[in-house]
Amino acid sequence: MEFIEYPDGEMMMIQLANRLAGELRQVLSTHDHASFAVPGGTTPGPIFDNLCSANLDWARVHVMLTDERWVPETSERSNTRLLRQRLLTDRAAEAKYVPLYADAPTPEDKLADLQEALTPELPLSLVLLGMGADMHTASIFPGADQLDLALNGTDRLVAMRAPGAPEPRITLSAAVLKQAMSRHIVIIGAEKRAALERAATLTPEEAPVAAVLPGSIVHWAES
Ligand SMILES: O=C(O)[C@H](O)[C@@H](O)[C@H](O)[C@H](O)COP(=O)(O)O
Repeated sequence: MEFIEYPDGEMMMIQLANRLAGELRQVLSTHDHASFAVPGGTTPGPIFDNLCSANLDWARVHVMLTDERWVPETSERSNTRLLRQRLLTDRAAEAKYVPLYADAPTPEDKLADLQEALTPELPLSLVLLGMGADMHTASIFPGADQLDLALNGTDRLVAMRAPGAPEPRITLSAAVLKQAMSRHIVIIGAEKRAALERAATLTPEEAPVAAVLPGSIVHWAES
């Protein structure tokens, strides 16, 4: 794992967006398309604000989430909503979006269809992940009902329910995240830095982010 510390969050968001754009350009120079997975939650918005205007061939970029909350796009909690507002806009409006949500009561109803649509995108070219203070990443939460499947199974997508998550989730599995050609993790604040350092000493069952730390580049700023 590589750890990069930035003087402040704003600089981190700009530099990380530039780095992601550079990696996408590089993938596009040798492949017909790039598959790019990004997190939802509160941290990545400013990265998306910087990245959406990057000058690259967005029509050949396939964007997806690392995980989605099982709520319709009209909900404030929808990660798709965040992406449409802040990433899939400006030049990046040209990108192809590969959803992890479909209108149905539970993720299990649509799991097979969503998994089929995801398959041609694998292995992912580039993944950006967030992390919670409880050491979850994507929606692979400690104590989740399908933790073992998400960490150790071969399924590409897993439906999850977890004590720390108010609604059902759907998440890329650790197998998919670990296969990605390039992987970045972005975190802000002293609490998350301490959690990450602790995760490095724990098992993935205790600290799911530990499953994807080897080979990842972690980007951190205090605030
Ligand atoms: O849907 C989500 O919540 C995310 O994809 C999730 O994995 C997120 O990256 C972490 O929970 C960190 O969230 P914050 O950035 O809001 O702290």
